[in-house]
Amino acid sequence: MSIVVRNLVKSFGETRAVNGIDFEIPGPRIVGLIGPNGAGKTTTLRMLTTFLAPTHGSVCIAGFDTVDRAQEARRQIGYLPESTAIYPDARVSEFLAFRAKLKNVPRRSRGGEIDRCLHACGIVNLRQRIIGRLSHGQRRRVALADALLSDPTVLILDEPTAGLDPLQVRQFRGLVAELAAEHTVLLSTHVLAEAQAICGRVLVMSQGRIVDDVDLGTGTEFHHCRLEVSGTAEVIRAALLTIDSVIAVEQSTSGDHWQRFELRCGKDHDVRPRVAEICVEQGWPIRELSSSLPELETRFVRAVFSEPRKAA
Ligand SMILES: Nc1ncnc2c1ncn2[C@@H]1O[C@H](COP(=O)(O)OP(=O)(O)OP(=O)(O)O)[C@@H](O)[C@H]1O
Repeated sequence: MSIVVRNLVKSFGETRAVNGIDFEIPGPRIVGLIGPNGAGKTTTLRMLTTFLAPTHGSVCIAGFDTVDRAQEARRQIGYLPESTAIYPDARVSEFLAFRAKLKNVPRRSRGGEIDRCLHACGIVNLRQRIIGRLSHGQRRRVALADALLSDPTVLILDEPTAGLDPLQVRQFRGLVAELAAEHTVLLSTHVLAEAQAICGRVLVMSQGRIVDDVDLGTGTEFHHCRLEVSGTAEVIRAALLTIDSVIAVEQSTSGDHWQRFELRCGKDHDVRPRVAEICVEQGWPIRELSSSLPELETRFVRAVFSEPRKAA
């Protein structure tokens, strides 16, 4: 088992940042931790990486308790914090050599290990560059190379793509997906599309608790479609349900005369042409008809907003 978390609690004075969470991650795959601001994601990751001691409960990383066997646990973890303070005046190679030494990579294998991590992160060409003169995206890759030193079992990435441009985001996601072949990756993100794109499973946090645990599998079990249309909700719903491959129709919001529907359809069935046909036949104006990623979004909104709000 790569990560086992049991009844984990962290209090800061009166604030219960993490309020009794449990989960297990058995082996290599990407698991996302999502939740609104202040949900407790960073605090959870900081406990997992041994930077914070739990108030109650326990974390085991690759079989090592993060309190009783903190050093061994730490060796199994590569951590990419949300903001990385890496030495701006150092060259990439100097920085990684320093970090490898701190991580007790034996002197004779240090060069090879640094090469491996530079290669894995696609930054062999940056080896002699001064860190302070790199772009934000390049610096994130250097920080990821640091996290990979000494080949940890578990990679913990806090908002790994924050501040990257769209191209860098794509490249970084690709890189993380490759790393997940051999590492257990737990990453926090605010971006649902990111979780949907690369995670096999997503833990939804709200107010210090895990309020949903979504197995996205291959993400291809269902096809989803979003429709915003004007007309009588019940009539539209009934018409949509007559389409063969439509499994479920959910009315997610309705404002003025516009009705919004999420359709869940059988795998490989794009129902948009048939939906458009029906709307045209019935004379229902369409404002949106798109292929969507609602499963996670709908579950996220439902899980987070069905939580009772704390009194202010
Ligand atoms: N060192 C600290 N001292 C006091 N309160 C803290 C501390 N660290 C976090 N908190 C509080 O714990 C709660 C959870 O914070 P945390 O940073 O874990 O949330 P988050 O989900 O990572 O949020 P964000 O998405 O905004 O980064 C917040 O209410 C925060 O104010």
